[in-house]
Amino acid sequence: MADRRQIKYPRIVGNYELHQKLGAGYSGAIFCARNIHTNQWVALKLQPIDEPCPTNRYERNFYPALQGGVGIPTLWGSGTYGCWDYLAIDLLGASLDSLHRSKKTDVWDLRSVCCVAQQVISRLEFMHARGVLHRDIQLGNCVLGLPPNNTTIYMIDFGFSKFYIDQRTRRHIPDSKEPRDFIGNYWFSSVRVHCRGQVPSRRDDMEAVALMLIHMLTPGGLHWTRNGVPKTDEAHDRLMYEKRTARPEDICRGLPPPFEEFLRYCRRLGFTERPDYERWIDEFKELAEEHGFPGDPAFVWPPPNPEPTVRATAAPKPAARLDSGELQGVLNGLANMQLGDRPALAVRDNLVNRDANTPPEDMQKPQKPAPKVIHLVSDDESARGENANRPEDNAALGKLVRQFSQVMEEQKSRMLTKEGFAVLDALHKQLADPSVCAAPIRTAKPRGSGASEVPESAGQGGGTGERETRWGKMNKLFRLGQDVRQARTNEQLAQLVVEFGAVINRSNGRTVTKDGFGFLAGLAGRLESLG
Ligand SMILES: Nc1ncnc2c1ncn2[C@@H]1O[C@H](COP(=O)(O)OP(=O)(O)OP(=O)(O)O)[C@@H](O)[C@H]1O
Repeated sequence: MADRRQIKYPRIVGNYELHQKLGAGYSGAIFCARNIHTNQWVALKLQPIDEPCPTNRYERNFYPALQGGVGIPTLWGSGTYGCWDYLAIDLLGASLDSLHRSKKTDVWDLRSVCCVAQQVISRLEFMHARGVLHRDIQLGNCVLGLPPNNTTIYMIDFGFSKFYIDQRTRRHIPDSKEPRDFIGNYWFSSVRVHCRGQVPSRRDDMEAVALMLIHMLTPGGLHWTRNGVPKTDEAHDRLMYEKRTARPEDICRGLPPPFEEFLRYCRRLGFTERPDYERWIDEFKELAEEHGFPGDPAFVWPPPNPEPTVRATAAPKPAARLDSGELQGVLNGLANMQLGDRPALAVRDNLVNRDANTPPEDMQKPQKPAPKVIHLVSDDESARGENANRPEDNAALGKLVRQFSQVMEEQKSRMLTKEGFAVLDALHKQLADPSVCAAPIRTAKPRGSGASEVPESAGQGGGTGERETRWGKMNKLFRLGQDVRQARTNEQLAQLVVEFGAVINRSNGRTVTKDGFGFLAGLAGRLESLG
C-alpha cells in the first residue's frame, strides 16, 4: 500500500470535482466534491483500486440495502475511474468524535448522551431490519447531518459491515467456534467479538453502543482506551484483558442505572436474538425526561445544557468493596441454614454473578469457608413437597434479614448492589417455595405487553415499565412496610419481598431509604413472630 502522504489525488473523478479533504480513514480519503453537471455537493470516498483493504468495494454492497433509512447517507454514485474507486454519498457535518475532542468539559452532558443513545439504537434497528450488521460502531462513524438535518445523527462507514441474514437462504448466519480474525475497533467492539473471537451478531452492535455511551460519560474515557491504539501484541493483550475484566458495575459507577442495565442486557442476548430496540430507546428518553430534559431525540449542538450532570466515577479498589463481602456473609448464612437435606436456595456463585456475562475472576475462586453446595433448581422431583418452611427456619430467616438490613445501613451509599439483590432473591425463593427457581428480582424493566422478566405482581400498583419517582417509591415502600407487618403466610411475605425488590430496582440510584429499612425491620419481625 502506498504511503498516504505521497498519494496524489486527482482533481476530477467521474462527474465529480474534488475540493477540500474531509478526512482520511484506514484505507482511503474523503473529499468534499461537486457534481460538475448538477452542482450538487457530495462527500466522495476515494481509494486506489489496488488497495489491499478495499473497503469502498465492500461498502458498495450495503448502501443499496440501506437506502431510505433516516440517518443513512444517500448513495449518489459509485464506481471506478482510472485507478480510483469512489463512492459519492451525502455530504455530512461533524462526527461525534470531532465534537468529543472539541468539548470543554471532561464528559458529555447527559442530555446529548441520551439523544445519541436513542438515535444510534434507532439506526441499528433499521440496519438490522435490513439484514445488515454495522460491526464498527464508534464516535467517528456517527456523523451529524448538515442543516436542515443537523440534529440527525447519520451512521457512516459500512466497510466492516456484514449481512447477518444470508441473502440466499434468508436465514441468520450460523455461529461458529472457528478461530477468526478480529473485525471492529479496539474501544467499543464487544467483549465477545474482540476478546473471545466470537462471530458478531446484532447483540454485539448493541454492546458497542453501550460501551460508547459509557465512554462519553467517563472522564478520560473507558480505561482501556487511554493508552491509545495498541502498537504491540502485548499492548493489545493488555487492552483486551482490561476490557474483558471490566465489570459493568465498576465502569458504570456513578451513572444512572440504565447504562449498566443496558450493557448487561446486551451481554445477555443470545446469538440470534433480536434486541428490544424500542425498549432501550424509551429507556433513554425517560432518563432524559427524569433529569428535566426534553425526551426528544434531536441532537442539538452545542448543547443547551452543556454542564455535565452525571459522570462515571472510578471504581474503588477491591479491598474497599466491603459490601460484597458482608452481603456475601448474609448469603452464606441463607445458604447454610439448617434445612436438612432439602434442596433450597441457589448455588451461591450463580446468585452473586447471575446477571454478569462472565463471572469476574476473583469470584470464580473458591471462597472460604467453603459454602455448603446447594442447587439452583432441584432435579429431584421427590424433594418437592418437603419444602414447607419450618418455624425455626422463619426465626433464622428473620435474623438474617436483620443482619442484611444492618449491613445495608452501614453502607454509606445504601445502594442495593447485585449482591443485595441476590440476598432478596434467595430470601424470596426460600419463602415462596425453596424448590422453585423464581425469576430474579433485579432484572430488566418490564415493557408494555411484551414478555416481562419480573414476576407479574412486582409491578402491581406501580405501573409496569414506569420509573419510580422519589415520592412514588416512598409511598410504596411505606405501604409495603405496613403490609409486611400484617402478612399471614410465607407466600405473602415472599410476594412482598419481590415487590420491595422491584420498587428499589426501578428507582434511580437503587438506594434503600428510611421506609425501605422500615420494611426490612417489619419483615424480620414478622418472620420471627411467624416462627
Ligand atoms: N459523508 C461524509 N460527509 C462529511 N464527512 C465525512 C463523511 N463521511 C466521512 N466523513 C469524515 O471522514 C472520516 C472518515 O470516514 P469513514 O470512516 O467513512 O472512512 P474510512 O476510510 O472508512 O475510515 P476508517 O478507516 O476510520 O473506518 C469520518 O470520521 C468523517 O469525519
